[in-house]
Amino acid sequence: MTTCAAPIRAVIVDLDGTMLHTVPDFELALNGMRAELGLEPVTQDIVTPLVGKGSERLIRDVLARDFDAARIDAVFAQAMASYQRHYLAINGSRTTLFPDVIEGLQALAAQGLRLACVTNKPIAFATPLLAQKGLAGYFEIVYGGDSLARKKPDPLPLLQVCRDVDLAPAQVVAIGDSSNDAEAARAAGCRVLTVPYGYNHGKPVQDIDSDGIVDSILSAAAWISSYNAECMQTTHAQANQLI
Ligand SMILES: O=C(O)COP(=O)(O)O
Ligand SMILES: [Mg+2]
Repeated sequence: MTTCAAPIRAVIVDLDGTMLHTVPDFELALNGMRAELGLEPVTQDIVTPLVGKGSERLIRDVLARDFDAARIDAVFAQAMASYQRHYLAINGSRTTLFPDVIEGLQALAAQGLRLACVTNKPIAFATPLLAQKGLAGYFEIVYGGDSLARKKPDPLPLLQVCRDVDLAPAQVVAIGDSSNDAEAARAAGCRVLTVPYGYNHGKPVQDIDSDGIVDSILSAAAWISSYNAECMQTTHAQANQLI
């Protein structure tokens, strides 16, 4: 357990690869776009490591399998419009919840923690998806990849949440599946926990600079509970030394 800096009071939860297994939706929407461009479909194995850095990057990466940079620039606007149309049409239809997500969010809320969702997914995709999967009610704040001037791994969205809830970054923990989430959290000065079942750009989660790997959001809730209990003990011990 990481030494306590300050009790955790708020949690920022990532969406794709952390709460929801969205790769099947990405596959469907990207292949709809590729078909319109006359390209062969790609498989989920190809799509999975490309998820997590927002739509622009995803489209460029998936087109880079067939097109050079100049060709990608030439078709980009058409590709993006096509992808968005396909994604909005199928959003959530093949997406599933990872185990213990609802139980984990309930456990976090039961600890009195304030909850925000920060995703690189465009907000027009994220909002209906959270509602459709029964997750929207848990979050008082939701930021998508296009909600603010910069997205993860930039710390800006996490720092904005800290300001929104009026807490210091050390009182906030981010839970995510990728180095993108951890880099943003470290740069913001937040704690960070990593779930091992997500996407992480095809790299091992053990390589992520994180305060801990937790099996699920429910395990993250247990981690925060012990962290805060240890924090209370340290504060009491320090207070007793002063007496
Ligand atoms: O890149 C995306 O579309 C989503 O990524 P995230 O929810 O893991 O931030
Ligand atoms: Mg993610």
